[in-house]
Amino acid sequence: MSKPLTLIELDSVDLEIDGKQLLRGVSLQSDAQRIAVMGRNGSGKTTLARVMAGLQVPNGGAVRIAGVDVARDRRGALGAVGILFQNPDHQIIFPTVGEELAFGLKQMGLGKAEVADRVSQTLEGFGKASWLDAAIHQLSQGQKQLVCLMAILAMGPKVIILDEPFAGLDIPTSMHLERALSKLETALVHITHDPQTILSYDHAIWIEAGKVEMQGSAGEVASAFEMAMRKLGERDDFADLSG
Ligand SMILES: Nc1ncnc2c1ncn2[C@@H]1O[C@H](COP(=O)(O)OP(=O)(O)OP(=O)(O)O)[C@@H](O)[C@H]1O
Repeated sequence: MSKPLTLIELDSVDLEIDGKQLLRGVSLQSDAQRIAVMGRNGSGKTTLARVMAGLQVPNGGAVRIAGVDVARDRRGALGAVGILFQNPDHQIIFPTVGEELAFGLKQMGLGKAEVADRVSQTLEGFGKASWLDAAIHQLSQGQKQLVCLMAILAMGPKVIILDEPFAGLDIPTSMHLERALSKLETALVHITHDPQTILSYDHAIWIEAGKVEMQGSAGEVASAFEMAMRKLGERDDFADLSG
């Protein structure tokens, strides 16, 4: 019998850009449904997220999401992993909601009819069928973030990476988005500075200067991270800023 696929597999991932070592030997093997990635500013969280999504090819090591080598198999990666960034304006490229949702599906090589079906099913799933021809520039930031999430979900990924998507949203909008995400059966990898938001997660990883400082249960990692950050914060010194 063949071995079941591990959902997220990072094996000694190294990344160097312009002589700067951004990731060093990062490994993670997990089937967890909710994974947190914590770390201070400039520690390499977004870089790691981009590598996991296949947007950045590592110099060493391997990344497989649901068995797909995301750096080499770009079409396969679209159906395996999606990434939601902090600013939806950096993600959206089309003028209407329908076109934005259709784009990734076309990239996956789906035919016209299937693209149209998946777009309408996704919109209906969120009670937003009326948004099909809506102009994206007229939507609020929270609504744009929902468009980005729907565009990812339409592709049916096994893993969604959240790179601080709540940072620009007000409290009610964050709560709406959080509710939408909490209902998903898709595995989530959530990058956050806030240890309190991830206490119920299955696994956490703490990145420091591009390396794994600690990983394990969310409660243990969150409290060690918070304690270390408070210690650093109590120092009246900007000289030690990472990055
Ligand atoms: N394309 C790039 N070329 C060179 N350096 C980069 C590149 N992308 C990121 N860096 C550097 O890599 C380091 C890690 O950046 P990254 O954005 O991954 O950190 P982060 O943990 O997500 O930070 P923050 O919490 O502030 O968003 C920083 O020093 C950054 O300047």
